[in-house]
Amino acid sequence: MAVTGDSAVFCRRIITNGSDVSSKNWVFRVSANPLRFGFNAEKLKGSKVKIGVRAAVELGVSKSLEGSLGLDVVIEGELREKGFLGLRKTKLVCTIGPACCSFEDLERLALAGMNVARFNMCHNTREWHRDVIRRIKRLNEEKGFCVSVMIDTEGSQHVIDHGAPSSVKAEDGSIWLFTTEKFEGSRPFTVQANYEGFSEGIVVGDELVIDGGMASFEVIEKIENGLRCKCIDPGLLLPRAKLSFWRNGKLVEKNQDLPTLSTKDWSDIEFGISERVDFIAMSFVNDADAIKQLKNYLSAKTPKPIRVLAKIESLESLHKLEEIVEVSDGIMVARGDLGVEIPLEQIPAVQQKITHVCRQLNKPVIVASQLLESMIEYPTPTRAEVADVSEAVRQYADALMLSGESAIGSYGQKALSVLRMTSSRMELWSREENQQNGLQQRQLGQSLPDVIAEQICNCSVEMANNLGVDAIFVYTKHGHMASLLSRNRPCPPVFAFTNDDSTRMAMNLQWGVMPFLVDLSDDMEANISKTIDLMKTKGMVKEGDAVLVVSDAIPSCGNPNVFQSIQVKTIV
Ligand SMILES: Nc1ncnc2c1ncn2[C@@H]1O[C@H](COP(=O)(O)OP(=O)(O)O)[C@@H](O)[C@H]1O
Ligand SMILES: C=C(OP(=O)(O)O)C(=O)O
Ligand SMILES: [K+]
Ligand SMILES: [Mg+2]
Repeated sequence: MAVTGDSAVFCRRIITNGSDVSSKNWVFRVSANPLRFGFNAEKLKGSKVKIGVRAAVELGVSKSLEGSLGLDVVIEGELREKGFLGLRKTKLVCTIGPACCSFEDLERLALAGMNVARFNMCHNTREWHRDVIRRIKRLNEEKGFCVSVMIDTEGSQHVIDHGAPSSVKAEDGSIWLFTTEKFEGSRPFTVQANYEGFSEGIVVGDELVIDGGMASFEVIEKIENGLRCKCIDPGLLLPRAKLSFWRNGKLVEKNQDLPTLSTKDWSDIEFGISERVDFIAMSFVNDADAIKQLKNYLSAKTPKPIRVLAKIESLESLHKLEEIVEVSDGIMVARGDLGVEIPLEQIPAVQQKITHVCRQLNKPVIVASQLLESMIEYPTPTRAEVADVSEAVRQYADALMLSGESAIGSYGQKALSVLRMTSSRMELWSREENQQNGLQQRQLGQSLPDVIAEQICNCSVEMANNLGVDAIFVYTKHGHMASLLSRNRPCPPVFAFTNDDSTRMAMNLQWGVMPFLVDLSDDMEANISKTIDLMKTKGMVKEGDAVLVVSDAIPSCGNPNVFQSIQVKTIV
């Protein structure tokens, strides 16, 4: 039974994994055309059936819907081993690079708790990214992990390069030429800027700062194609360094003329769509329009929702923080480039502000860059790094990210363990200190149903904390109810049941939410008893466990009533 597509996937497993498919007509959705097949399971048992890529993904969902909970194997294992309160709430993102890209490396990261794999499109070839993304998908499919895939756009950046393969030292008082002239190789005391007009608007006396403080220069003369500068703060110039200009202690903003999405970014986005990634993180977002543009494009282009994250890494984006957060599906505090545009000592306060705004506006937030930088080279972190990670967890960031530590470092897996242990420890401490309820929630909803959903979630968390239940169960189509619960940072974990695979993958970035992929019907009571039975059979809940169940379902049978409820159930 060959369907379209060139990738071979075998559906033998769905037939032999114990599910009864004999009486079903399976619908394989290929692009917009549903193809309906009826087949006899007995006849097919053990035979290899070739189907297309898209059909395979749909089939992956169908497979999970039959008698399975579609919960990540690592979370399942932790639940059995450590119980409900032992589940880590803070999510972990790893940048994938040459040091961790084999199937075995990726499996080790998944086992060590990676929730999201990030692909930085600045580096390496598209073929490399394609192969490694497919490895992650295969890992999920074959080994029962649930690792989401994020691509991170290159964006348009102002960079300079001295042309030498490694770093070059700039001595105090030395005179350097920064030029847009193109030449091969390197010339002494000469640095190439990658864009015309880099010196436009710059005046003699301005300060040119490399990589947020690696070295600084004073502009002493404007010349054709560039600037002559004197080093006033000696240091290192790395290949492809970033630069910023300062006047009277203030940044001279020069990013506005660059497009947020370059031609290369658009083709990377096409690539992301075709590889069915879960998240696209957009670099150097300056306002809400860029995010809206991409979201509109994606919703017209692909039926599978892809979540769009805005990276906050420019001064401009800080001025427009709220409008950006409102239209995005999540935020990354990209401290690397942010540190080029604002003084480093301001970063901790800015991080705190961004995480706060994201929580208020109910958007997941990732704290990124240099969390465990020293572990690129050393097998143990500095105490200061552990303190930085702990602070992000204390602020209730949804997720923490590794960059070079996993992409090129020798101790990526160990770095991930440090994130895992540190976040678990800090979460426990926060719980013991009873700091959970610190935040006064701003009302988000405009319509009555939205306000009701929000109130139900706020009250549910308060009840769950007060009653000391073991877990909160929520049934959610797009993940909205789950996010409203997560926003309240409850003590018990939120088990979020959805029948939408893209929702499940998106919930991987949400604090304290454990995503499940299950078959859901319009009968909410049946959904609840079915999932509880299934979890009991699998030993994930047991007699005496107490769960608080939140449901919000709009019956599709023409009944306009919204059925919402909070129930507390003791497993019998
Ligand atoms: N896909 C990749 N292929 C090769 N090297 C990579 C890849 N992704 C990341 N790296 C390396 O890891 C380093 C840290 O990653 P990241 O912080 O994402 O990038 P950047 O340093 O460009 O901001 C990069 O500087 C680069 O050397
Ligand atoms: C995460 C960041 O972006 P990138 O690694 O793509 O520069 C950052 O600047 O901190
Ligand atoms: K990037
Ligand atoms: Mg950046």
